[in-house]
Amino acid sequence: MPQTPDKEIAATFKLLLIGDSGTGKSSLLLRFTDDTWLHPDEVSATIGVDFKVKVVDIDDNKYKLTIWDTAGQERFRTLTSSYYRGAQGVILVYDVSSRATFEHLNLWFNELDTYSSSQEVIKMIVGNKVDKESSGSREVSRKEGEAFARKMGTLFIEASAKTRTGVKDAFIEVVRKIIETPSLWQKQQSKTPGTVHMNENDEPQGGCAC
Ligand SMILES: Nc1nc2c(ncn2[C@@H]2O[C@H](COP(=O)(O)OP(=O)(O)OP(=O)(O)O)[C@@H](O)[C@H]2O)c(=O)[nH]1
Repeated sequence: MPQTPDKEIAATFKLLLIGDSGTGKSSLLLRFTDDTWLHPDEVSATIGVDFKVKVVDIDDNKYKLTIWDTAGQERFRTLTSSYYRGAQGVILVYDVSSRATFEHLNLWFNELDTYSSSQEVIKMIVGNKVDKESSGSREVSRKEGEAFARKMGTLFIEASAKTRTGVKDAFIEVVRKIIETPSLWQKQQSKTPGTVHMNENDEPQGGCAC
């Protein structure tokens, strides 16, 4: 696919995926960027951090997203503060079929409070693997997820990387909220009108920054 020239990009945003290991962060990212679903045998734990770049169209403007996918496993987490630096949006993922991953969201919020550079950063809680409801594996109800998100003052959606449910909506809703909060990103405007460059990590394609 031809690359979008930077002059057509209205702004560039950094998004971050955090949450327990195995909740489906990498799977959500792959579904959103490539509309791909890997067989569970092909999936491996993230080591350090991966990222992908995607350009999205919202209200006739193009926005470039660099989406960082962090390791859920403590032993694979390094340079944590650098993941958070400059992020305008953070997606906190739990697995609706695992109550423990929902309860651990408090720990992820603590980490976010510790490392995030902005109080205004847009937060979205995603209850992933909602497809598992049909096999009776749900452990966290939608109501509980919604109530927790309300308490924390964040956006909320249930999703399934496997079936696509809610995946695009989750990312696009975060980006819309960032767009509605210009103080989060307008100071990063470059000298060239119509473009925004990130302060750091202005990576062209995606890859591993472990
Ligand atoms: N049924 C179902 N399984 C999923 C879904 N999303 C991910 N999985 C499975 O859950 C497992 C973990 O998925 P990952 O995407 O590697 O999870 P992760 O959060 O990135 O894990 P870490 O990299 O260790 O932090 C894999 O076996 C996936 O196939 C989903 O929506 N539905």
